[in-house]
Amino acid sequence: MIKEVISRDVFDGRPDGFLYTMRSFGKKLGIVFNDGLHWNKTRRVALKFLKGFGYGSRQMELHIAEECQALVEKLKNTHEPVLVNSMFDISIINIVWRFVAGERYELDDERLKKLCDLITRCFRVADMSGGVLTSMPYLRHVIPDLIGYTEMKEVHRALHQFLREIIEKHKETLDLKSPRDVIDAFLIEMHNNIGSFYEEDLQVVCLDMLEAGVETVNNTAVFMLLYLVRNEAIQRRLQDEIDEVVGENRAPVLSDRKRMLYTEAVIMETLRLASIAPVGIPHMALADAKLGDYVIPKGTFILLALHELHNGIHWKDPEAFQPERFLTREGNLIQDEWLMPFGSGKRRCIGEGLARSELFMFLANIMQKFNLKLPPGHPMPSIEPIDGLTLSAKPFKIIFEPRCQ
Ligand code: HEM
Repeated sequence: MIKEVISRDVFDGRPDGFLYTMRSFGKKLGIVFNDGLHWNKTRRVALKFLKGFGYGSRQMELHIAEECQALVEKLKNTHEPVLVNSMFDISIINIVWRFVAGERYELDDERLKKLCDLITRCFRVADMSGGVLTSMPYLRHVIPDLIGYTEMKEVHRALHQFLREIIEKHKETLDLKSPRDVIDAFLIEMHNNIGSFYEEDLQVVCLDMLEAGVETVNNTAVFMLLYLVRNEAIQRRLQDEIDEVVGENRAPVLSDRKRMLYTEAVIMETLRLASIAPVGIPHMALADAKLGDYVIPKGTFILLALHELHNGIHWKDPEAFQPERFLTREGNLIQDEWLMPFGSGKRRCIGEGLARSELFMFLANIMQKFNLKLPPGHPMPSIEPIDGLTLSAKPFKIIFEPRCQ
């Protein structure tokens, strides 16, 4: 049924409840929570511009590699246990933001850190069903703090302020003949083709890239560290593969992936077990439609049970972290159709390629240089997630012990 929902146009809508539209000026704008012709056009044009600036190409790999190097350097110079839960946030923003806004921030940039904390908070106070704010939006006038309204409003006020400043800076220095990034490209499109997009559209596309692109990859990467710190044998096997394919004298590159199938299997197993988008992003029926034996009335929200799909009856010992389940006896990768962490069909995640590349490069670079250890006396961190728009790991610390190769 999940496959049927994501492959039929009639289920390609997105809900327009209060929670989903309060981040976009009360309207359906941008990519994630938009639908119909406007969604189609925004998604298509945003992807065209992203690709125009190197998204999905060698340029993207260079940005990822640069961020990995900065992260590894930072870890080398850190001699205490590291609280890892938002460890990748700024590196991930930097990678996306090179395309969108042409900017890079230092890994200890205070404003960016605050912004990332805001995004994390906003992902914790709500869930994808839309919560009370969508079913009873009037309660925001009665108990705004209790139902997360105050927090959501504050977070989005700060995020929009940040984006407005960036867009204003772009407008001041715009050269219509030579766009520098996606924001420039949208501004030029708006100038040449009046009415095609408005500044609100651009602001929500930028917000989509920040919100959909950062928490998702960060939380998955953090779960990956969590599973590895709990399992030294898997760390050793990863390091054996890295040592054999990459060695110690150069950094891993994306083209190593095809010879590092155990590393790929660790990433797939992380995506399965963590399932950080437990119900995907809600779809909505655009007309009355039949689904199996059910009649789904127009306007019904549909949540995809991805966590259940990834952790249910199909899998042997689903609660165990076993990368081997994705490898044949000969060591080749098994593509299992029950694993679809990025969705599929017309609404599939636009960041899948980027996310998979980031996860590979973070993992390979970190494991090439460090052993992951728990600080003495610290209990084994729990794999039990914190609920929210995406699932995240409970706070835990790791010692990144430099490897003697
Ligand atoms: C591990 C990381 C990620 C996971 C697990 C993930 C998962 C998903 C899922 C399940 C969907 C919904 C598919 C559907 O509605 O059927 C989605 C949509 C989306 N994702 Fe991701 N995502 C990740 C990373 C990213 C990144 C890095 C970006 C951007 C740079 C991104 C941008 C988007 C956007 C814009 C959509 C909305 C697409 C649409 O509605 O047309 N995601 N993602």
